[in-house]
Amino acid sequence: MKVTAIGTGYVGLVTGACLAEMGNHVVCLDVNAEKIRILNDGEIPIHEPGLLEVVRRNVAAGRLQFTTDVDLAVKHGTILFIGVGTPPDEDGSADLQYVLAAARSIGQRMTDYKVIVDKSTVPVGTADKVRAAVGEELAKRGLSEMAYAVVSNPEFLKEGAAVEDFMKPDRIIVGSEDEQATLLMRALYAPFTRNHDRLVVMDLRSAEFTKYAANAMLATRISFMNEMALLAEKVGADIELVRRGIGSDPRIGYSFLYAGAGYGGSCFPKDVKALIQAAQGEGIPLRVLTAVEEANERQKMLLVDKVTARFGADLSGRHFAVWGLAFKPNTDDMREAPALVIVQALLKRGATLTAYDPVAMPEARRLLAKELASERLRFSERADQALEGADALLLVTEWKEFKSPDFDQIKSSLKQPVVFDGRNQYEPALMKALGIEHWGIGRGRNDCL
Ligand SMILES: NC(=O)C1=CN([C@@H]2O[C@H](COP(=O)(O)OP(=O)(O)OC[C@H]3O[C@@H](n4cnc5c(N)ncnc54)[C@H](O)[C@@H]3O)[C@@H](O)[C@H]2O)C=CC1
Ligand SMILES: O=C(O)[C@H]1O[C@H](OP(=O)(O)OP(=O)(O)OC[C@H]2O[C@@H](n3ccc(=O)[nH]c3=O)[C@H](O)[C@@H]2O)[C@H](O)[C@@H](O)[C@@H]1O
Repeated sequence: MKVTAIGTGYVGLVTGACLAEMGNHVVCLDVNAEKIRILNDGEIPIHEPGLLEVVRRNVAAGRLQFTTDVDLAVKHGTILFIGVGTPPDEDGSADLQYVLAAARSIGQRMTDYKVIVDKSTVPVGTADKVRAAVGEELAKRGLSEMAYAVVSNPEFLKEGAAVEDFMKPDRIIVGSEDEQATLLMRALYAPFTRNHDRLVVMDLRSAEFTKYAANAMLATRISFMNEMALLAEKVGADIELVRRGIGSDPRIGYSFLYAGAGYGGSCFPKDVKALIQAAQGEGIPLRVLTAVEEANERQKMLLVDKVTARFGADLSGRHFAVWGLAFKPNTDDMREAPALVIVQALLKRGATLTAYDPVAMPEARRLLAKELASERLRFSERADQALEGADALLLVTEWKEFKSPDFDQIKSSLKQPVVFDGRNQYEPALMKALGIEHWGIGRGRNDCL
């Protein structure tokens, strides 16, 4: 099939590349000429495991191309995916300007039947707005009778596992009220659902809602566990054991129950806010979700609170090593990363820092330029070098290379062996046996503030 992906971010690029992998002919369009230049140079603008290989293979096979040429892109696809950003507006609601601009650019150019697919995360009712925007542009061209369908097909991939998630989806949601479009979407996704029947077709509004409800539920699990971890510290329970204890109940399950330094990323914070805001507009205050957000804001400061509980409120003269900056492992994405809050809060309290992240440092350099210029924050090219002369180590992102570090080296490099383990990577009993003072999240009374 002929497919166009509008937007070459995490979602658009992965969608385009993975659809090409199944034999479709795909054109990826972006307004950002620099991204298209990088892609046409045979590289990818983001860090995403396995993506570069898929992109190169399909470009070489002539099934995948990248362009800034809107005419070419709109003409090419029968199915056009809109995968542009939907960042939060000032009040937290989703800003639809990029989605609607993409819709208009389609309406300004299309000359035959198109299936226009909202893949971006968009509030309920957006499909109607997209349909209206396309219709208005067609009307301006005297083409009001031209047929087209608008479909909602929210994306559930996780950064760091995007290719795998796209290729082996748990489910595919298709919101469609147009028979021909539904047929085309089923055919497009057939290679991805061959071994199961998890393509769920529903009305447009339910599909749009499903995406927000899914992210809201996942964020709720995390904040719930983070609050349980706070309590576990007070009552002397270990949240890791509790996690295993409750996860074995199939009604609860093991996923997304890890207490930590708070959730970040481009989606949970933004989508939770947008859902609260949308509900507010309908006169339905979402009390649970409001608390989820508050709990997360508090959680991002927890490691800092533990550091000040240990070293005092004034951290002048103290130096710390920070391992991990990305909002989660296997990505260079720093959007809403808890590390940003932690780094800034420690610097504000007078500390100096040396930070290390396996892939996110270029992005962190951009976002923390002011802090770097102050020379109180430095980056280290290696994890072990970051430890030299620090008063303690803070683990913020659980990259694999931090899972089994050389604890002897940690002990000898730090001024005193103190580890603030923001992702519960190390067993308290082992740390004790090694003579390392370990501050985890909810691992019993030792973690109390
Ligand atoms: N990042 C993720 O893991 C996931 C994101 N989503 C949703 O997907 C959407 C996109 O997210 P990301 O890929 O992370 O965004 P992103 O910010 O990485 O990429 C968006 C791209 O769209 C381009 N763009 C903007 N307007 C355009 C236009 N009119 N024509 C062509 N290109 C245009 C931008 O230049 C940018 O390259 C958002 O709504 C997000 O909530 C959904 C699931 C997962
Ligand atoms: O809508 C989106 O953009 C995506 O948002 C999340 O994916 P992502 O943000 O890439 O990453 P997650 O793995 O969900 O992690 C989000 C945050 O939650 C934190 N987290 C996750 C799991 C957990 O048990 N505990 C926890 O603190 C992570 O450290 C990270 O900061 C969802 O998992 C995807 O299904 C969804 O498509």
